[in-house]
Amino acid sequence: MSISGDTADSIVLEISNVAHGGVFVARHEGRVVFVPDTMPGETVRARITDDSKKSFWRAETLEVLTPAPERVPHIWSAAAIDRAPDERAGGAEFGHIALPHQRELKRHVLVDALQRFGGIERDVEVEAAPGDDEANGLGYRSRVSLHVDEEGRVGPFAARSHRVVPVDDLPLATSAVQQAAPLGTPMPGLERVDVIAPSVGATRVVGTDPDGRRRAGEPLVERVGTREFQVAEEGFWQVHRHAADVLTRAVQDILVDDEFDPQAFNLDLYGGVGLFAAALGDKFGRTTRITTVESETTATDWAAENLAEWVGAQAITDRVDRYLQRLVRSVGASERRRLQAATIVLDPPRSGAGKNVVSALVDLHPAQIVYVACDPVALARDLGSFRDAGYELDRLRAFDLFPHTHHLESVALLRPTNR
Ligand SMILES: C[S@@+](CC[C@H](N)C(=O)[O-])C[C@H]1O[C@@H](n2cnc3c(N)ncnc32)[C@H](O)[C@@H]1O
Repeated sequence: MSISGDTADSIVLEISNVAHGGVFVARHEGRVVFVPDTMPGETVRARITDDSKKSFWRAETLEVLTPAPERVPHIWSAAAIDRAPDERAGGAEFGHIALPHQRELKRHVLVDALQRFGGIERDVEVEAAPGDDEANGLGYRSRVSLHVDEEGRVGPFAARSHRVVPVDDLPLATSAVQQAAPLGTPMPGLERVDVIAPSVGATRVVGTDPDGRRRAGEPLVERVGTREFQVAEEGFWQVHRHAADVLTRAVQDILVDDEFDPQAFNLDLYGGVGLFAAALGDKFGRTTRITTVESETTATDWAAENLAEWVGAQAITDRVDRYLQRLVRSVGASERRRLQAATIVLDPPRSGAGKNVVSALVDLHPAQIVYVACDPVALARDLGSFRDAGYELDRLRAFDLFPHTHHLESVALLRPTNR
């Protein structure tokens, strides 16, 4: 709500809640206002930055008048509240909140999303990745994308903008990424610089020009446990240095072993270079049959290599929705029985799987579905669609694989209600 202290160009707001996306909620004259750089329980002086919508406004925090007990000095001076709002670096929007409380806020966002978008009542603990508590959630990013402005200056974008902010450090990055990042070195002629420290081999610094051209690099090698994966330099790999390991074990542990049939038509959808196909293959043995489906040809090519030891593994380049619709239309009776016995893992991008994919999956009637999600709202919406079609949320875990940001990873097990 607005309280006394408003001036011509600023208002005083009491922050009541956290919203999805790294912003917080206040009310002003009955309207919702989304505000960054604060947290529930605080009173802040803020400036309205967007009043174009009827239902909500956006504001920026100018000053914290009453801090919450969980406020800490920001882990990144480049993003701290003492900088002008448009000079604050983006990418660490929870960095002013004590780490355990960040997880509590993420828990709240997930529980609330499940209830509002999925009609599901479920509590969940947000688990830390190994080593993060000891390091106060710093030094975990094995890859960072920096931007380059027209003057060649390299840095992150300012929060909610496409303006480069020069910075002296990258506290969320691993020490290898920090050492290699060309901070302070002009890079004229480039648009982006990716700094990647794979778990095997040297750190790479890869520039991309404004036409999207970059030099063709050797594939990266990433190790998960004792297994090595090859990944294209520009391809998808989990960001947190322990994320692939944490999610591999989460997928292996969440499914119901007795329901897993190695000979079934098992699927790893949105499979990248085959991380979760390998997780199932490692758990259930060399005879495991599994197909990965992925839209990027290069990723599929590496998936085929990475999964070569399983004779029953196949890597297909296709869009998941098209692939599933084809399966629904055209499989014969014996393949349909193998699909009904299948375990299906899906790990869609931020937008989620969507209604068409959910409905095709339900049509195939698999024994169990493991859903790995990086967006709580998309997950909740898809879980609601699954529930309406006869697949209930069974187990749910959540992981804090992006400390000091609002991001959250979840792993859910779905099982049919009428089996
Ligand atoms: C979140 S990543 C997961 C990759 C892999 N499971 C992993 O953990 O390494 C999502 C993957 O889905 C792919 N993708 C995005 N949209 C897709 C679609 N409609 N059909 C198939 N793959 C898609 C992306 O290229 C990306 O590799």
